Order: sequence, then structure tokens, then C-alpha cells
Amino acid sequence: MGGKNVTLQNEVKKDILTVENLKIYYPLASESFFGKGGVVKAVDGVSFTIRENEVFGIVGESGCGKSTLGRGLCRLDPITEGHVVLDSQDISNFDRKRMRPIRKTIQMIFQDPYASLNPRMSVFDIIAEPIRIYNLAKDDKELEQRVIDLLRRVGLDSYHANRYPHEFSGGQRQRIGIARALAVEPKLIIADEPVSALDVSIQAQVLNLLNELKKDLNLTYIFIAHDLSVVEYISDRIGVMYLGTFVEAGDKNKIYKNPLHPYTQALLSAVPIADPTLKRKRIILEGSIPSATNPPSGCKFHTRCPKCMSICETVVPERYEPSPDHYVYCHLYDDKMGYKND
Ligand SMILES: Nc1ncnc2c1ncn2[C@@H]1O[C@H](COP(=O)(O)OP(=O)(O)OP(=O)(O)O)[C@@H](O)[C@H]1O
Repeated sequence: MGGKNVTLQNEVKKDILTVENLKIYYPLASESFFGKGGVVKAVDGVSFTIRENEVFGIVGESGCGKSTLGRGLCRLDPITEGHVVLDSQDISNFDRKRMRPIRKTIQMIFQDPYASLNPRMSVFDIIAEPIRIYNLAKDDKELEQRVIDLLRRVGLDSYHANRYPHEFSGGQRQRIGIARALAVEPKLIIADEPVSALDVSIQAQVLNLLNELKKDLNLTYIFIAHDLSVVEYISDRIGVMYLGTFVEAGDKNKIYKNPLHPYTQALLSAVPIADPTLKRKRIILEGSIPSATNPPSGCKFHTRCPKCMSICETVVPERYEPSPDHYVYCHLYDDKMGYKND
């Protein structure tokens, strides 16, 4: 687990995070419709690996488990089963005390920076707080300098330090959230819909900032979003999530050029194409995502799949890997079942 090296264009990239069969189930209240002992299978067997300095995008409809997965990787939500291996260290069963230094390595950025910034704290204190918690400055002078450096790093100015979150625009607040995340010098940043609440022009500025920071500080990102254009722009590899599992994952270019899973095909068919001479047939999915408490049998997507076959209703598809760094779980490509169709 972990520690494997991969050579990409003469560069050796180390695996920084390995996730193995991760499950995160929320217990249901006993008076719920599904009765005592029921669970919401928010993340239901996810596996993937992320290499140092890459961006791994996670896409899928609302309710598919993206945020739960992100929070679980930071151990903000308890893990039901499976492993999270960070830098060759299995942190799945770490208690609060052992997680303390790890929380310095993994930081999160949230969709709504206003909700994640304490409105009663000045920007200085918001950014200084994690530096103080982890004793990263030897005195007040160094603390002040660090906060100012971080503000400049994210495109703000030193005079912003004395202001409060409500005095900033949405894009500026997201920059403050990014500065706070950077304050502890993390290696991995989990960004949960970081630009969804922003205007398109501001989205581009924040995405460019994240890209620059990635290069300058050798950061690795997990980028969670429902907007496939945004994910295409920023990611190197992606995982397409449906009802708590990845249905297709791997190299971004392979998936965007040749989506194999009918779910990925439907999501991509809704993305506008820049070239007006090109036309893409929109695939409309029937209904909404089923309940994660009582997911469909077989392939979880079969109830909405335009290419559903009888086998899909009962048999869980196996992993099919058409090329290195591209895999899909779908009976259309499952050669063992005799339905190979690629
Ligand atoms: N604290 C919780 N207790 C019980 N169920 C939860 C909890 N948090 C999330 N869920 C359920 O887990 C499933 C996955 O939710 P999650 O928020 O992770 O999805 P998502 O893909 O991030 O959606 P969105 O894009 O709307 O944020 C949903 O069925 C949701 O209702």
C-alpha cells in the first residue's frame, strides 16, 4: 500500500494517498422509514490512488457522496470500513491525538467560504489561528509576517488583515479560506466545490490561483465538483461517482475523450462545447439519484441507465481496464460476462 513510484514524462511521482475500499455509512435514526439498524451508504467501497502534485477531480450528481468522501479522507467523518493511506501511513484508525499532526498535512477548502470563516474574527486572526495552534511562528513578529505573506500569496494585501469576512466579496473570501488552509503548509488540499458559489469570471481567477499555488508549493489537490467543465480545466485524473462508488476513473483526457460508462457519457453530454460546428447528443437521465439507504441491486446505476441489460439488475459489474490508468465498472465492457462491447 502507498509508496509506489510512477514515472511520468521523465518525472518520478510518488503516490501520496491511497484509498482502499473505503466505506462511510451514517446510522439512521431508529424512527425512520427504514427502521432501526438502517444506514445511509454515503460512500460504499471507493478505491483510488493520488500522486504527488496532481489534481484528482471527483464528479457526480448531488447526493452521490462526494463531500462525505472528502470529509472522510480528512477523518472529519468516521470511517466504517476500508483504508486511507497517507504517505505510506495508514491513518484509518487514528484517534484524535494521532490525527493532530495529520490535520496539518491535509487541509480542506469549502464551497461557502463565508460559512467556514468565523464572522467575529478578523482576517488576521482567522489566518493566524492555525499557525498558533501548530506553533509555527517563534514570536508575534514572525506570526504577523507569515499572515501578511499568506495574504499576498493569495492575491490580497496586508491592509486586509484588520478587516472582517463580511467586508469581502465571495472571491476574496475564498482567497482568505485558501490562505488559512495554506497557513500550516499542507501537502494535500481537499477542495469541496470551492468555486461553485462564485461568478464564472471569479471562478476562473480562483482556479488560476489554485493552479499557481499547486506549482509553486508542490501541492496535491482532491477537487470535488459537480461542474464537469471546471473539473476538466483543473484535473489530471478524475473519478466519476454514483451512489457512493466510482463507476469510472483514471486519466482525465482518456475519460473526457472516450467516456465508457453510460453515466459518464450522460454527464459529459450536458457539458457545452466551445466549437459551434461540433454537436453533441444530449443524454437525458430519467429520475433522480436513488436512496443511498436502499441502493439498487446489481449495477447501482441500472435503474436510470439507457443501456441497461438484464444482467445489470442482479450482478455487480467487475472492473474493466481498457488502457492503463482508465477503468470502468459496467457490464457493457465486462468480457468475462460475454457482453464485451467496446
Ligand atoms: N450527516 C449525515 N447523516 C446522514 N446522512 C448523510 C449525512 N451527510 C450526508 N448524508 C447522506 O449521504 C449521501 C451523500 O451525501 P453527500 O453530501 O456526501 O453528497 P454530495 O455528492 O456531496 O452532494 P452535494 O453535491 O449536494 O453536496 C446523501 O444521501 C446524504 O443525504
